[in-house]
Amino acid sequence: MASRPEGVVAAAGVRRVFGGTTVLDGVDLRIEQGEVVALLGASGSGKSTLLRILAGLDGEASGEFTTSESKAVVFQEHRLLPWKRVADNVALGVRGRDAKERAATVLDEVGLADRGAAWPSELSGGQAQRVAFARALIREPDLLLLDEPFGALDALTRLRMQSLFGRLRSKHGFAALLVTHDVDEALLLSDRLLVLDEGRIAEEIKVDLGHPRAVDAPGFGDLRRHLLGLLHVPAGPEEL
Ligand SMILES: Nc1ncnc2c1ncn2[C@@H]1O[C@H](COP(=O)(O)OP(=O)(O)OP(=O)(O)O)[C@@H](O)[C@H]1O
Repeated sequence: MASRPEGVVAAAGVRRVFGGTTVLDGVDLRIEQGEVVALLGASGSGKSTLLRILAGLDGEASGEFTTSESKAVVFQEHRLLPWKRVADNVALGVRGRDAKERAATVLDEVGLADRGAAWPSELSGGQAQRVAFARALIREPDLLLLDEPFGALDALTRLRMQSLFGRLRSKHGFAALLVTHDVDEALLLSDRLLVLDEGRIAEEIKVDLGHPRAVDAPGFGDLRRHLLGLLHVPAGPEEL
């Protein structure tokens, strides 16, 4: 096993082949306690595949990897059970007499203190995603594995959720692997950024911009241009 003294993820030489096609071809990755790492890469580069492997949802990968036992996953879709009320979705599988109280606390933290009795179908997309975060946080995980968690939201809701993520992070101190297509989101939320290409981590960039940060922080634009270049995306309309 890859050694993981104090880190929450240690992976070395992770490989995954689907029907003769090599999607991951020797991924090395380490995430420290409390560190937020964004994973970028072209569509089909294997980001979700890597996240699923680390989440323990894919038993077919080879290589060495170990993660903290205390982890939770949030996907692009909320995956709430439609027949359970919001608070019961959050408390699902949590044992102990204080489960209800803890569900109320985390719902309050995500700004939904008054929606515990609602059904998932009564929530907006953004609210449902807030519940998905509450459900992840109720167990106080060391590690969040996030697969485009804001990807299905409209632009304004997305900005609000990014800011909520920052607040939750300062309060709970979790580490996270954040799969995203959004370069600004990666730069706003992460301490370090990885670019997956041809089955490997092709680039690693430290994001030394401080917290909280905004898109007009000094240095943001330079990093953004650098990253768009790596991803072969034009930085603006003049380059199209
Ligand atoms: N269960 C599967 N069976 C066969 N091929 C798969 C399976 N899961 C993923 N793949 C293939 O692996 C490659 C990587 O997929 P993956 O979803 O990990 O990419 P991604 O970088 O997350 O893409 P996107 O950004 O579009 O979500 C794709 O070519 C995909 O078709």
